[in-house]
Amino acid sequence: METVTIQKLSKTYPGGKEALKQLSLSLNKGEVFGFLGPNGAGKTTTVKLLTGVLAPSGGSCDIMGVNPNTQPEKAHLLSGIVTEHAQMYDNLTGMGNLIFYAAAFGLEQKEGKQRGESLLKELELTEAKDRKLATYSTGMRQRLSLARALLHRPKVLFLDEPTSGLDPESAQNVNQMIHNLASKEGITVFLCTHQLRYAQEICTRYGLIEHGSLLASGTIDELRTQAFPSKSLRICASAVPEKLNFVKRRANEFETQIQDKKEIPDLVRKIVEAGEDIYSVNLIEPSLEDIYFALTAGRKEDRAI
Ligand SMILES: Nc1ncnc2c1ncn2[C@@H]1O[C@H](COP(=O)(O)OP(=O)(O)OP(=O)(O)O)[C@@H](O)[C@H]1O
Repeated sequence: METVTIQKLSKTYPGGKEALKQLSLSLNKGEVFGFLGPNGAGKTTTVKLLTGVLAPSGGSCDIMGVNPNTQPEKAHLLSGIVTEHAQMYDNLTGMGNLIFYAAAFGLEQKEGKQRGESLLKELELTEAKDRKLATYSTGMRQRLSLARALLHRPKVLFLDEPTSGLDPESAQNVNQMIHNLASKEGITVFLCTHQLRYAQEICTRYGLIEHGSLLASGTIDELRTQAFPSKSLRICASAVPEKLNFVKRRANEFETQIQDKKEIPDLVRKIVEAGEDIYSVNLIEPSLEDIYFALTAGRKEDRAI
């Protein structure tokens, strides 16, 4: 089921900057969609259009059939948002902030308090709940902001660099929570990030954006095939017959390029039949970071032609 639909969405800011050029995308229920791109690519602009903060210059978008531009209140009830610099009330406690925002979302006081307590626990903020926000670290603020975004049980969660101020342990904790929200509760997550390693841990699909246009989208395997049509196979063995065209990397380590993993058994058989011993066989999978740089570099070469 589609929860977010974007069709030929464009945004030109006053002054003429074309931040988004005919972007088309759709997200399904329970997906964690990683929206990746360099600074200024148009990620935040997309989130602002999807949350009704900005009006599009062309095209359209909707959250479960609701247009955030024409029905912002309805769209806000369906979505939660965490931005890099979340603004909340420094003079209120963590819990006080959540109670305030719960009321703003229309939750009754008792329900808001209960929901706040349980989110604070999940985000490991219970001990700090009665402290004023002014005393919170960046990471604690970021986690409280996530709790605020989840108060009204949104169907779609927009996260703009949610782990940017977090130490590795807190980032892991937030990532685990995002993963659970999507896989167990069916929330659709639209995650804008530069942190490709974290993205690879939790995203189920990706979109790569540059200069306001979508370069590529798909699962990591689809993007891998697009960026690297052949794969590197590394075999550690006593030796490899010359006719198999492996390149020797170091003592007992040989590498070749294959198109498909189905080629592996035949290669292994031929090495064994030649009387050699095999110690290990590894298909080298490029990481999301490798894929990202390969696709963005490919794009730069296209432009240079
Ligand atoms: N209010 C504005 N007026 C004019 N230009 C803007 C405005 N907001 C953003 N831009 C420009 O639009 C482009 C896209 O910006 P956007 O903030 O969407 O990028 P981003 O991908 O989120 O970048 P980052 O990763 O740095 O947050 C940039 O060139 C930016 O300078």
